[in-house]
Amino acid sequence: MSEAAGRPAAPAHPTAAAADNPSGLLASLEPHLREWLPRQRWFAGKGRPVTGFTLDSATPLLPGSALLHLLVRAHQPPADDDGPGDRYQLIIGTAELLPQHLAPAAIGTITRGPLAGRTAYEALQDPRQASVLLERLRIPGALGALSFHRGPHGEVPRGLAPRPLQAEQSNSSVVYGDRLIAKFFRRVVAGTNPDLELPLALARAGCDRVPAPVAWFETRTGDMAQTTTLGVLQPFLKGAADGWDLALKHLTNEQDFAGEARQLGRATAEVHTALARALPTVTYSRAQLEQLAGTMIRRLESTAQQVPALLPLVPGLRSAFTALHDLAADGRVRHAQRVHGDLHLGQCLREANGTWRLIDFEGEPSRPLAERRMPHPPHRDIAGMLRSFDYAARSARPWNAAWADSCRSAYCAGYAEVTGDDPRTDPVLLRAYETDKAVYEALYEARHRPDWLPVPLAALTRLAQETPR
Ligand SMILES: Nc1ncnc2c1ncn2[C@@H]1O[C@H](COP(=O)(O)OP(=O)(O)O)[C@@H](O)[C@H]1O
Ligand SMILES: O=P(O)(O)O[C@H]1O[C@H](CO)[C@@H](O[C@H]2O[C@H](CO)[C@@H](O)[C@H](O)[C@H]2O)[C@H](O)[C@H]1O
Repeated sequence: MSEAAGRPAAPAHPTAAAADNPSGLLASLEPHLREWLPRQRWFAGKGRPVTGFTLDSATPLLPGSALLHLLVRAHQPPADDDGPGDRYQLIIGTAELLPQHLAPAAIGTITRGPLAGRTAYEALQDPRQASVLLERLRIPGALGALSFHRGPHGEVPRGLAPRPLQAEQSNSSVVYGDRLIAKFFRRVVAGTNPDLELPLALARAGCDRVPAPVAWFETRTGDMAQTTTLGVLQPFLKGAADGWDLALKHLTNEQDFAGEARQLGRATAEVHTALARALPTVTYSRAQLEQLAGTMIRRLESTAQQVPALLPLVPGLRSAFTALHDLAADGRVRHAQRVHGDLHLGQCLREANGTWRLIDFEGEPSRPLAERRMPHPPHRDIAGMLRSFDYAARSARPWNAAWADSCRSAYCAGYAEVTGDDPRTDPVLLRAYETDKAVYEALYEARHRPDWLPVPLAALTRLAQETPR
């Protein structure tokens, strides 16, 4: 017998042992997760307690390291009584002694199993652990339930210093060396995320208004027969100003923003034109317009049940959608195409040279993926931006209606300069999309930022009083 064969095997890292027994691991984390998960901004099931979890997959991200990738389903009856519960991506580190600077990232101390005594924490907040993820994204290949991919655009240099973004987000992002930014989707739905699909299609079409994905990773576990996107790495636009911050700065200084709004209109139009070239478009039939109106009416009614302040506005708002339904008879041909789906000032970044770029093509995160991937008339995104100028103007004191009006009209004019098609020439369609967006915002704010609810409510009050043309 050789010396090596007789030597006892080195003990596996306790995290690796825990990954060998995933259910035991989840059971030991469960009490902490129940309390921690609902506190996260990206948690989608706000207002309903989490009663338990099911583990879909557990993957150690580095052999022998204390870094685990988990996909878990959170159960929240009664809403998901007959469903599987929302699925979340968690990237968890464990440490015997959590350093002071990571205290806010703590999830809880594990009390049983091979990790007993260690503290579980949110690993994206830990630069050492976030570096492991970059290294994984650098090298394509399979790892447990995960697979890592590289695209044809851009490089992934080694050893870039990670910095987690502290912004209030629907997902979680880490900036690497001010060169790349990785977004980790939190609520994971089966299928390709449009935030990978559309930027890849745009890059292939040669449109540089959107940062091209450099690498991404996916899974195919549990009931997710389809390839499911978990994260995307793209170039970081260093020094770029966020459109929302910039708009607020202009408002505070009583500065006109119409010039920027016009450029934003041009940028949106270029992206729409490229998307229409790169991906299939359809002609919206009369039946589809009627169906769209029906969907918007149902959304209004269900939102009013959840946001009672909307109830008195329902009849007026419904008129925007019945007008859309009746519009179907006007015989005008309307095209539908893939769109951004949740366009607002915060999704627009202005580089130092004045070029506007668009990010975050995920669509409205609470809508089902199949719905988010459906083609729409471009008016949908345009309406999103018009709402955003109104949001900015209403969050400034005093409310600056003239500022919003000049931005809204400059934006549409900029759009028309590129496409030759002014969105204002289809006012019923535009009003319906704007109303639908404001209804979505009312629910979003009620769930996530109740203090902001008056902003969409004020717009809905105005929209409810507008007479359909
Ligand atoms: N390519 C990028 N370059 C610079 N900053 C970016 C880039 N992508 C995202 N960001 C910053 O990260 C924030 C969150 O990104 P976003 O894609 O909107 O995430 P989420 O889906 O979580 O809302 C943005 O508001 C922006 O400030
Ligand atoms: O950027 P996300 O994908 O997380 O989008 C969600 O959050 C947005 C707020 O951060 C929300 O946007 C709403 O508020 C903005 C101001 O903060 C405003 O500019 C937008 O017009 C308004 O819709 C977005 O709706 C939501 O999906």
